[in-house]
Amino acid sequence: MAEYDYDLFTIGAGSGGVRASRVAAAHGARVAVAEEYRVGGTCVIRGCVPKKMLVYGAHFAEDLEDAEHFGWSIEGKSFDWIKLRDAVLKDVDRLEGLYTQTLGNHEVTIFDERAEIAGDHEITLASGKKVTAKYILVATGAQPARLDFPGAEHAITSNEAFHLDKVPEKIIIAGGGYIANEFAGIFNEFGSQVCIVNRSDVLLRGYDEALRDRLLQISLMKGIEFKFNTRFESIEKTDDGRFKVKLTGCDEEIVDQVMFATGRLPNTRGLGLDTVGVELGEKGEIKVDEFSQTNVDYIYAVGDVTDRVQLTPVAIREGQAFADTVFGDGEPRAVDHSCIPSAVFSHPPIASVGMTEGEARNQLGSIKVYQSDFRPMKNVLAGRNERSLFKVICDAADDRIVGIHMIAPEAPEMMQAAAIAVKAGLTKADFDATTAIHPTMAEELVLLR
Ligand SMILES: Cc1cc2nc3c(=O)[nH]c(=O)nc-3n(C[C@H](O)[C@H](O)[C@H](O)COP(=O)(O)OP(=O)(O)OC[C@H]3O[C@@H](n4cnc5c(N)ncnc54)[C@H](O)[C@@H]3O)c2cc1C
Ligand SMILES: NC(=O)c1ccc[n+]([C@@H]2O[C@H](COP(=O)([O-])OP(=O)(O)OC[C@H]3O[C@@H](n4cnc5c(N)ncnc54)[C@H](O)[C@@H]3O)[C@@H](O)[C@H]2O)c1
Repeated sequence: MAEYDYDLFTIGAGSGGVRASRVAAAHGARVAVAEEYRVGGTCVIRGCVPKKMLVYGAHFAEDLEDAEHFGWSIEGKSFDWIKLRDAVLKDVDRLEGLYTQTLGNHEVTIFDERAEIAGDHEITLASGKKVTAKYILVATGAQPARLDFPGAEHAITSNEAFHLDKVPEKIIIAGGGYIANEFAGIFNEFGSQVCIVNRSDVLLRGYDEALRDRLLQISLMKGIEFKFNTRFESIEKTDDGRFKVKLTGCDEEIVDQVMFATGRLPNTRGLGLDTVGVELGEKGEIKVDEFSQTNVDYIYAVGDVTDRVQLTPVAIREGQAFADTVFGDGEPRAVDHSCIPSAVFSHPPIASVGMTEGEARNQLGSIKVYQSDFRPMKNVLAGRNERSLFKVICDAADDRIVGIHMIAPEAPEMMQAAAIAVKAGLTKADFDATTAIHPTMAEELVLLR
């Protein structure tokens, strides 16, 4: 008889948990995973994937306008939100099925219910069933942070945004980060009057200032409104089902929706972590070492619940490294969290890797900044006054490229390839030695002088 029911019990079947579970099983471990909502987790069910589909759907608003400048007449164009919403939700169902199938193919046992740690090596499921495991992986992700003020319960979060019955005529989005800027773009393209309300005057903290400023200018041009340095006082429901919003120092607004996009908090509450003494940080995140191991030697944690970098590819890498370390060839594997490329799927999108100009100046002292500020060819013919901006930051000491930042149509697609060069430590001379592909936007990267 085995000492434990399972070699590994994973709590949470999201990006990190699914990867860890199936890789551990492929290494020969007996694995079970519990999921309280839907297999696939945030990214697949109510994050990256359905969000990107809405971004595609939204962008047609501009494409259809631009098409007329390229000779196309499109009579009677109209947009059907319910049709798009349901198509997206249907594809999410399909993906959930694929993730479930992958786990099944690897003989991972799935419990479709909440799990909590009950004691040493012991897990209790919502049904009351108790199981034991040699190792426990906490991969419970994070949830939207909600602000606290009178009437805050009327606000939705990104979780609900995918299920709306209609596009709001007027929406206030709280926050100035990823989700606020992405959903402002989506709703604006669908015809909503969008207002971003931020407690400071900084959007997308951590991104290069010139790009953030460019996105703000373009967003304003597209009709997105911004209210900076203000806070919510209250939200009241009106008789006609709309919302009266009071903000400090601003006139009252009547809107159809208020959406919080004010960060995501690690899902550690009520997990029983205190019963076994797992150490948490200030935001409730699980503290782990470079191998994702907690202070309790048989408990590991990966992904958003550790609040290292809240991105899907990072959660996946952490899950993979954990499974290889604990169930693989005995070689410990740590995830390199440096130089992670990222993108904001705003309209237009931003993509970035490495140091911003400010960070490079502070850390390296002497740097060279190359910049290309151009109007993409397609925008010129379309009469769209939207300029793109590329920045390449070099260490003046050795010519190494330490950062690339872009705001441009398809910037995330271009960045994935450019990030390889930055990660590999290539120099400006290496870029210069590469022949351009003409005519493209990406050629700007090798033509900077
Ligand atoms: C709107 C939105 C857009 C995003 N867009 C992007 C993007 O474009 N690119 C990108 O890289 N990242 C994006 N992200 C972030 C990305 O979704 C997360 O970083 C990623 O999903 C984290 O994976 P995870 O495995 O840590 O957690 P999750 O994927 O959140 O999985 C955790 C799972 O655990 C389950 N769970 C929690 N507690 C329990 C319990 N006690 N018992 C059983 N199950 C439990 C949850 O139901 C959930 O399914 C986005 C996030 C949001 C919200
Ligand atoms: N394209 C992508 O990769 C992508 C897209 C969406 C989300 N994500 C991930 O999900 C995470 C969560 O997204 P997000 O946009 O909610 O977070 P965020 O950290 O990007 O932005 C949060 C915003 O809310 C504001 N805020 C925080 N606390 C507040 C408070 N108490 N009162 C008022 N404002 C407050 C912040 O100033 C900030 O502007 C991101 O950090 C990111 O890691 C990634």
